[in-house]
Amino acid sequence: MLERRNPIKIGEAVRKVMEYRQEGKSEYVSILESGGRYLSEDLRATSDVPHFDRAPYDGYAIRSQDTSAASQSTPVEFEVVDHIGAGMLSDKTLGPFQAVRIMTGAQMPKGADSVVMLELAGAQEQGSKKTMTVKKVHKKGENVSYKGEDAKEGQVLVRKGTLINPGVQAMLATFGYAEVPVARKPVVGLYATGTELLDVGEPLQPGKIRNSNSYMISAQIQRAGAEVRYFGQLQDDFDTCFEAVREAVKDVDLFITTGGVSVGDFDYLPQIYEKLGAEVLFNKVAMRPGSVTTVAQLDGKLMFGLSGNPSACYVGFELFARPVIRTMLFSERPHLRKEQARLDADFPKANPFTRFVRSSLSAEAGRLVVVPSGLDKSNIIMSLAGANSLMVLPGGSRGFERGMEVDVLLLEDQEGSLWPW
Ligand SMILES: Nc1nc2c(c(=O)[nH]1)N[C@H]1C(S)=C(S)[C@@H](COP(=O)(O)OP(=O)(O)OC[C@H]3O[C@@H](n4cnc5c(N)ncnc54)[C@H](O)[C@@H]3O)O[C@H]1N2
Ligand code: MOO
Ligand SMILES: [Mg+2]
Repeated sequence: MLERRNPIKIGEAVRKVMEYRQEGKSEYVSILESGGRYLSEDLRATSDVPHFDRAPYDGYAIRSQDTSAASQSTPVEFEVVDHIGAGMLSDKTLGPFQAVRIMTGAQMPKGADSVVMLELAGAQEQGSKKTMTVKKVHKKGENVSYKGEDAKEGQVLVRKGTLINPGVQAMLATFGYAEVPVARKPVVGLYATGTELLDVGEPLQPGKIRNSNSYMISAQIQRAGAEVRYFGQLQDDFDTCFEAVREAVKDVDLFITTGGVSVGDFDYLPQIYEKLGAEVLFNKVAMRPGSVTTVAQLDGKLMFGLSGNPSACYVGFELFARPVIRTMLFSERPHLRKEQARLDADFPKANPFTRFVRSSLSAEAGRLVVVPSGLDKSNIIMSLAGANSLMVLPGGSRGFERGMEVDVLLLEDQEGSLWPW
């Protein structure tokens, strides 16, 4: 007899999955390889930056008090007692009306508290005696880049779970992190199921289609920050699928299949979970697309049975697998970031289930505006390419109209949400 499935609420489904989330593990990689990885520890300043007072301009280091009488008509003369560039130190301590010619980045000499820019100093040379004149009052601290002005030792600068971008790399180098603590990438196993599937290099045949989900989910896994272990595609044959899944699941942190989770005669995932002794957390969610999304756990390891329908598969991954991956990457906000936007098209199709519409979100005159990125059916592929967000349209008997405020989940954002529902 055909099994009846009871749809559960989306929030409830996410909560059940997150009960089996695993903690992230840390590893060290060289700074050169750390770009695009996630920090596994808070990044603290290991020193003040800069760690000495320095000149921010090419000029002359002076004692500001010596310029108190300076003006256009009464230039003040200084004796130039030393000359240093960045990386050089002066052993002089400035006395009254003494200056050190100093270049950008060089440490301020003792006694100096201000820098006169080269353009504002008149330089003279008489034999071995060098002097310069100043026609403007300089305040204490004027043109000095102070110790600790950029960062103070011990300060937390970037939280764990942050994506390492070029700016974070600059920080890491500044603080001496030749080796960087990053989250180990969770390994996500992937099988596609379906006798109809051709691989990407194969010519079309009657009744068969190219396997697009494997490449789509692989890219989603990588976008989420994890590593894919792609096992290939399987024919809809119970024994073959069972053996393949049983073996594959052992070697990975999370396991994903696409296809074969519904109630069809060749949908074998439900029986595979049963024979493996896996606990099915849910097999129907009150959402469209992706209502057949099934998640099971085997000895605490999550198995995601994503739909074969491309858009359903895509949405199922983003809602349920992504937050588990992001948690393992030390994120405290592992869910898709939620924002509000103005709907810029009519969406008359009503549905009892909450709908996640693949959408294109943009900013117009300082406001977020969202439109569907193509046809909205779960077997549609073309709407996926232009989707940078999922519009969340709550279930009900009425459609939605242009101008309404709607929630959107951002697909390409790093900030995330604590909880999107
Ligand atoms: N009687 C019912 N039929 C269906 C129900 C239902 O509740 N009762 N649910 C429908 C919904 S909703 C969805 S979604 C699909 C889910 O099907 P499965 O997850 O079991 O997936 P398959 O049957 O294997 O394939 C569905 C569809 O997707 C194509 N597909 C599969 N794999 C790939 C791939 N790797 N790349 C591209 N396309 C793929 C496949 O050819 C089918 O067209 O079930 C409905 N039916
Ligand atoms: O899982 Mo199906 O895509 O709900 O439409
Ligand atoms: Mg099916």
